[in-house]
Amino acid sequence: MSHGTDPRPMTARRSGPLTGVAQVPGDKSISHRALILGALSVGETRITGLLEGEDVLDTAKAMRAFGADVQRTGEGEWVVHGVGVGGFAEPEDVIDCGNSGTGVRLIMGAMATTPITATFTGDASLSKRPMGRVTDPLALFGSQIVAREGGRLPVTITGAVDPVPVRYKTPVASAQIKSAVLLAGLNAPGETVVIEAEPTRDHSERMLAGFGATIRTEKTEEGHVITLTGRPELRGQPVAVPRDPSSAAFPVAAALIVPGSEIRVPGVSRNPTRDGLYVTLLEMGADITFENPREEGGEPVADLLVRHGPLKGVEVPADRAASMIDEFPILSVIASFAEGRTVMNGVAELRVKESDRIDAMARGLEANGVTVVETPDSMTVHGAPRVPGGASAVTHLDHRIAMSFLVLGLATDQPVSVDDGSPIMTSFPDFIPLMQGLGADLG
Ligand SMILES: O=C(O)C1=C[C@@H](OP(=O)(O)O)[C@@H](O)[C@H](O)C1
Ligand SMILES: C=C(OP(=O)(O)O)C(=O)O
Repeated sequence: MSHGTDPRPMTARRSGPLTGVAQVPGDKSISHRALILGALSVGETRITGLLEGEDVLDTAKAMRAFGADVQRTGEGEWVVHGVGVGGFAEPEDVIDCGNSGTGVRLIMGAMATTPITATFTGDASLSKRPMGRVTDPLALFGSQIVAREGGRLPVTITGAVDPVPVRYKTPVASAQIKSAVLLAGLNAPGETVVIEAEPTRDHSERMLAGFGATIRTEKTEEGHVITLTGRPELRGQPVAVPRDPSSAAFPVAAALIVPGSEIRVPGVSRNPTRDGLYVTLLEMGADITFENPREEGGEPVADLLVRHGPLKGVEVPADRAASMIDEFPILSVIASFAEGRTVMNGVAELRVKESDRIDAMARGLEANGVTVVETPDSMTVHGAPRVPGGASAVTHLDHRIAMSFLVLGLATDQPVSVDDGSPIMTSFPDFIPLMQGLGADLG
């Protein structure tokens, strides 16, 4: 789905203490993968807690276009009857993945070793993002790819007739590249190997194993080596999607910066490959307790209790970046209220997300009275007890930029606006009512 044609300006104002329970939505990464693996399986995949944001709904639509039966049976409850590995049908129309990098890159991988042709497109944001990082390794399987200059969308892929397995070392830390190669490897005979220097989110590996694939991860001197045996029969599974730590970050941040706040955020995934923000916040002195740790749907989860309190700036090491890659915009907001400077290292990947997130955060924070210093791959925020606010931020079709500046405005002296809040629907459709329910003055 596309945004930008009907922008929705929004404003956040300084709020009283936030209190209550924030039931954040299902994990976006796991939701995409549940639909895609359900579609590549035989039998029934019953999903509960699916994120019904636009990114994931676009993936559901795409899975139908490739021949899977995908039905919504209740709130967050979906049933998929798949076509099996190698069973994708050729879609009759262009596949529009809207704003979703995960959707388009994983689906390209999932079809690249089946002899059908599909054309992928997306909105103005997605059409600027690099796809060569995925289409280059997919070509190694024997698929044929035509893209716009710079490897941009629209991209047309004709899947390999006789796919060969691939051994691929990812040039940047990216779970999307890793997952695209693994999904392509499903329909290649023999072992497909992905090597990553730094571990990235491991939802694909966990879920592939859960659906019956043979997959192993070893730590060697080359890095994390993931080996998948091709041509498994994937069998449909029940999938209970845990709540998204990347979405939880927004109410958590709001509670940390609005004086007097105390909130609970139940059932949030604590997968160590997604945990970097929470590790960082504890280092900053944040008052967060992880209660009732348990396992749900193959993922570690806990209930978060978050209280406002003093925070101090920290240096975030580059090797933590992958485990919190989507949380740097909101960390930069939290850092604006911390004592001293917060340095975020190794974050060049932020420049190729839904927007150039370093640039978007630096410009918007500066406009609201925060000092930010950027380099090509780092961002430093100078915190202060009071942040003036009073300006509008440009969101560039980026949900995380929109939500970050709306959280900022809950604790600034003057209101903070965003030019367009509509992209929030891609990942956190209930963001505004959920935040209002905690006592936040925004909308
Ligand atoms: O695999 C995934 O589900 C995701 C991987 C990350 O992207 P990269 O692989 O580009 O780092 C992340 O930014 C995105 O929101 C979700
Ligand atoms: C980068 C993100 O998503 P995607 O790459 O799927 O568009 C995100 O949700 O922050």
